[in-house]
Amino acid sequence: MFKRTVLIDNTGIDEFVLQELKALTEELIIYHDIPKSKNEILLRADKADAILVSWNTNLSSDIIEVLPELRYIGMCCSLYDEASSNVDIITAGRKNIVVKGVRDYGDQGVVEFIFSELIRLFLGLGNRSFRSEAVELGGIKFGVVGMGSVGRKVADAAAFFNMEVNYYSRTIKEEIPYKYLPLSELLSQCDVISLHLPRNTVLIDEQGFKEIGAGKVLINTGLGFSFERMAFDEWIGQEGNFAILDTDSITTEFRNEYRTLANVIMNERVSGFTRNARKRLSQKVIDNMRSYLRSRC
Ligand SMILES: NC(=O)C1=CN([C@@H]2O[C@H](COP(=O)(O)OP(=O)(O)OC[C@H]3O[C@@H](n4cnc5c(N)ncnc54)[C@H](OP(=O)(O)O)[C@@H]3O)[C@@H](O)[C@H]2O)C=CC1
Ligand SMILES: O=C(O)C(=O)CO
Repeated sequence: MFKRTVLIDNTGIDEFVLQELKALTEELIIYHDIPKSKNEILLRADKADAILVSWNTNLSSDIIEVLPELRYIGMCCSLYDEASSNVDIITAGRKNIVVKGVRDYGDQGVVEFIFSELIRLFLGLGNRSFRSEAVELGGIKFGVVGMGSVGRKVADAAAFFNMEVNYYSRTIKEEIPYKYLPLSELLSQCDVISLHLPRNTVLIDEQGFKEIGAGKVLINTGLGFSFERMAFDEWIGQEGNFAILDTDSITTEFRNEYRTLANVIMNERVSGFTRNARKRLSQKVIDNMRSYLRSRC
């Protein structure tokens, strides 16, 4: 059993598994907002042996170093690798703190967001239109960059709409029924390019935007941009280009800058963070805690 478990920010999981959580820990402290400073994180985490954290709060090395009781960090978000994590995995490992994350919980909302916006754009149903006349998605070339959990579901949805689906990923995947293209070919050939990469994976630079060219749609729903910001600014300024961006990819500063531009479509909330996703997330977070406690028996 844990001694003090702290839900350090808006993890989104509490109400679904409250009873189960209480059974795993002597004391449970729940916060619902994002701590504004390192000091606030430290105050909240005081004497915790277990911390649950969303993707919004950085548990950096200097924080982990000064929490002597800490032995478990449950990430209430994706954990891909050290480089893309908001928890310093290396410091945690050095201090024998176990870090567990979850996968495949928020994908469906992302798929629904992307296709609701794409359909509106292509059919010209809102205040913007991809072409001067309505066009169907069928036959349009769709490129997925990052064929992981979200990328696969987005690809399948595109195929459902009879789009011509291609993908680029770090590895070619035998089980994927879509055509693999090297990145530069995918960028130049596809009309719609959808980025589904881990946080901090920036693959599209100035040259990449040149390859994309004009009259295209770029989608980013991952954590942070998978493209270089300055190169994007120039590309989106060109006639006929559109971007569809989820909240978890943009900063407030970016939103303010692009608020009035009709060709930048921005979600007002994180698309994958639905009630259904929070339920799936809650179960996975609890399963991770249980498996950690079992392993220590
Ligand atoms: N907006 C939202 O609500 C949500 C957003 N997300 C975000 O979406 C993104 C994708 O999540 P998810 O699909 O679960 O992640 P996965 O880890 O399942 O997939 C990521 C994919 O990216 C590929 N990849 C990683 N690095 C590179 C690289 N350098 N070059 C090419 N391909 C690379 C990997 O390829 P390979 O398999 O070949 O190694 C992998 O297939 C993340 O940023 C995640 O945080 C997730 C859920 C909800
Ligand atoms: O958990 C994740 O990876 C997310 O991107 C949540 O939006």
